[in-house]
Amino acid sequence: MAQVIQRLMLAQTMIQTDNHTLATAQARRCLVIHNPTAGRRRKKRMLAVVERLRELGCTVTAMQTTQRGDAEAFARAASADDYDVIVAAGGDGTVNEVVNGMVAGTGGVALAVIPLGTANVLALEIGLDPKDEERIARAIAHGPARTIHLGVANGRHFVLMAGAGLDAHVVEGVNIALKRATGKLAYVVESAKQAFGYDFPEITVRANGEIYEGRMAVACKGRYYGGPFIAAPGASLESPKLEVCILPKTGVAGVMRYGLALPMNRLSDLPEVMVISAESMIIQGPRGAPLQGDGDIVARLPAEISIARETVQLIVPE
Ligand SMILES: Nc1ncnc2c1ncn2[C@@H]1O[C@H](COP(=O)(O)OP(=O)(O)OP(=O)(O)O)[C@@H](O)[C@H]1O
Repeated sequence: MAQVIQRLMLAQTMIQTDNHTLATAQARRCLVIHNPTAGRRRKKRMLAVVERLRELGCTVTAMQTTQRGDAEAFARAASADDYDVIVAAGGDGTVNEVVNGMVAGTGGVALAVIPLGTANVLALEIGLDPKDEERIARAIAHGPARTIHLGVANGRHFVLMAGAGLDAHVVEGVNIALKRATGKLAYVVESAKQAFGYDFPEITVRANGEIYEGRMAVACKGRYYGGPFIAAPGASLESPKLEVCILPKTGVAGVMRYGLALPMNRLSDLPEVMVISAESMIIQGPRGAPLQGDGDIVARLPAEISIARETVQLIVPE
């Protein structure tokens, strides 16, 4: 860890003093792990960023996934002897895989992102516009590193959030073809479908010696949820705490209420919504019900969720 910070700081100093020296001598060695199925197949954007990284003096090795699990395996095998930065080129699910590979690997490598997904919540958290190729490349090449804390749910790490209840069922049920064709609209369609068929079983959160009851619970590491929508205003990637949103309402009325409050950034202001801060918790509900982490199903209930021992160095824009 100290080694990676030192190396990144050195690169940082070099750029402030002498751009040319950084481009030739202190350029970051990047492993780009690309999920070609993420988002609406934005390969052009990925290639443009890679080209710019090379112009900025970085060495770039690109690997493409062919199936779920590849990104994790590639990241696990990446050593600090060969790379300074692993760049997750995909959506938040790809970032999640890369991070799980990094924490299982030898360490000493930082994380960066080329956001190509549907929601790109991590990019939003660090103020990176997915369309701004120049800024993405500059961040990867020269950006500072921040230490971020991860969550872990039943042994699986997550960067942004882990949720149980309707949202996990929506993630599990969303039509992938529709998601590729329409992006976020597919989640709206699936939420509407689920609102009529889902029976909203009770979800309990045991944390800080208390038991909280609701119908949906989301343990947030980041502030944003599903897009540029703030669900947990007090959450921070850099904080070793989880902010847990517990939503009690059921049925179509509840889904509409929360579905309207979220884009207005008013979710946590609703009187019945509880937001608690915790380092660890147990989320219970129907045994085997899905738990989504960073937008993919990562575990089943009951879920033990806590702040992970491991941290990650995340490259952010200057
Ligand atoms: N080559 C591949 N073929 C099929 N699935 C893949 C491949 N590579 C990665 N995956 C899986 O694709 C899933 C979705 O990826 P990702 O989340 O990055 O994109 P997205 O769903 O379009 O974006 P977002 O999370 O922003 O909605 C992840 O679960 C990942 O494990």
